[in-house]
Amino acid sequence: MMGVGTYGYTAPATSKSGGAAAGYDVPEGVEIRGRFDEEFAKILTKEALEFVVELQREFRNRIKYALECRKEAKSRYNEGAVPGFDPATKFIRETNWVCAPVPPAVADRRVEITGPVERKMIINALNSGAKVFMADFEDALSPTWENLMRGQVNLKDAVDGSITFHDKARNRVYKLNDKNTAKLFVRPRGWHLPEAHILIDGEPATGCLVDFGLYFFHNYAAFRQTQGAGFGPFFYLPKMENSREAKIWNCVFERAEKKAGIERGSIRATVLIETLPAVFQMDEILHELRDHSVGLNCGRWDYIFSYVKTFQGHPDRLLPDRFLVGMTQHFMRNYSDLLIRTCHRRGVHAMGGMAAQIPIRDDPAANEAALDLVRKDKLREVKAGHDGTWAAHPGLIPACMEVFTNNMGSNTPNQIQSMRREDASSITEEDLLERPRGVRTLEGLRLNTRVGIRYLAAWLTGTGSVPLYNLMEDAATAEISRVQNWQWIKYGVELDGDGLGVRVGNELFGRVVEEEMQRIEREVGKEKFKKGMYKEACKLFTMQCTAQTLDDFLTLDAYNHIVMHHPRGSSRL
Ligand SMILES: CC(=O)SCCNC(=O)CCNC(=O)[C@H](O)C(C)(C)COP(=O)(O)OP(=O)(O)OC[C@H]1O[C@@H](n2cnc3c(N)ncnc32)[C@H](O)[C@@H]1OP(=O)(O)O
Ligand SMILES: O=CC(=O)O
Ligand SMILES: [Mg+2]
Repeated sequence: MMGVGTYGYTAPATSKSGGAAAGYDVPEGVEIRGRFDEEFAKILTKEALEFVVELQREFRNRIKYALECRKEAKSRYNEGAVPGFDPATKFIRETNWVCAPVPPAVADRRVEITGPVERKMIINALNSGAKVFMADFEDALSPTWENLMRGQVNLKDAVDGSITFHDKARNRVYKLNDKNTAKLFVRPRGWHLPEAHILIDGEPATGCLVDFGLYFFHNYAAFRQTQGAGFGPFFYLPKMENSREAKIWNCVFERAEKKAGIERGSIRATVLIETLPAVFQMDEILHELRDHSVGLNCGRWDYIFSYVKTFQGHPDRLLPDRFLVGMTQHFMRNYSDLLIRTCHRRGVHAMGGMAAQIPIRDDPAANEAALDLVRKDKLREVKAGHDGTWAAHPGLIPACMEVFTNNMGSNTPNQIQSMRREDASSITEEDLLERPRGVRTLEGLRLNTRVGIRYLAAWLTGTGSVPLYNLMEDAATAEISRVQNWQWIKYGVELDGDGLGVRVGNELFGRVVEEEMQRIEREVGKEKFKKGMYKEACKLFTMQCTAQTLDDFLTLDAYNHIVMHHPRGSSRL
């Protein structure tokens, strides 16, 4: 058992010697470089940190190897290769096997709301009427020390039911409904992100092991009682590229279950298929996680980002304007269809993705048009066979729920048995790789630039999801803006959609940046512009768009700007 004081091994007597921060009681080899806070100390207990350390020590070499393999695959793609199905794992794709049965608590996932692990939003999301709430340490969160630690505090309070929030300005108190709250899934960061405020044996911890480890340690027992009906906790796993990465997660889960003394297969996870290489590994990923799986999800925004990233060395596969790359493009439709077929064949949920539209409060006609786009997207998903979908905002839940309920057949919590999609077995590698069609415009370049800079400015000040031009923007959507600009500049593409016949290059991009910064200043106002991080964001974004080689992630370089180390021995501010 763990989390209740009887956990595993005894820390060495010198346990304080490893930590620089006097306020946190840390195990040997651990140094906390983030601000001390009494609330955070309830999360960063010695026992919880010991669990994270165990995970880090056991899995760090495998994680490093998996990230090296990503680099090796990237070199191959840069030299002209394209991703495809792996002949070595044909038997996994072609034999009949199924994942462990879906836990009854999450059989019905028609609508899932997502959002950062922010206190008020957690309460609103759990009360929203959605079946599931995915609490996000990833695309929707800027991983500052404060956000991460407060997020852990918030989730602990949410799981034990005590979470409240007092909005002083509106004198409104938020608390959880007595019943019918959404089931909680937690999305840790991707494998690539370090946690620079926690050093283990002198190296930054792996971000996702910190997110997973702390959350699991503090919440597994209460969660299984109150939410999971004997199962759980539940997770979403982002940005994987290969089943070897899923295998690591499976081992992490087994390790956690063993330590906690809970049944193997208690923890369940839905993997986001949101990289191009991963679409060729869906069976393999489910197979690795077959005792811990509860489906796959179409992470459409990162998937588009990954298409550009994977084909960064392929000038014959450039993207059209961002808004033209939707789910009806051939490669996107086939990705969603194959995901449905794969999941249903293996007995688990095939989750749809996020429509970017959000409610538009001050314009009823525009609001109705946005809702209509969401409804159409959800209708396409449910008819294709998805078992549920994502909503970015509580205001979208009734519309999404109605579409799924009306089109899924009555008395059935999902379509796992009824929508086998055998027709999708004929989907080929070419179908999954087909270049998206459409034109490129100067307005497309401008919009990417404006959105990229505005998003990054928010991220640098601690906000990871923002409404911009009536759409939800997060790290995944911002990545599309960045890599698309990079691609267009790198290959000097012709803007063929507005009759200008101009080619994109550094000079044109420089002018666009200057003009869009002026526009941003007008839009947000001089004062906010001056106080905000727009200039820093502009510098970072411009550097990344014009770099000779494409950075793997926007947030890796940007992360250096939000790390706030607290000096050795003086962790109390
Ligand atoms: C590509 C991907 O990975 S998608 C998944 C990751 N992205 C996300 O999760 C984005 C989630 N959505 C959001 O963060 C927000 O909806 C935004 C930033 C897009 C818009 O936020 P806002 O402009 O603040 O929304 P708005 O002002 O309309 O909010 C109205 C109310 O709804 C709440 N709300 C809005 N979105 C959410 C949400 N996702 N979860 C819970 N509550 C929410 C607000 O807290 C607010 O509550 P209040 O009335 O009690 O004060
Ligand atoms: O995480 C979801 C995505 O679309 O990216
Ligand atoms: Mg994503």
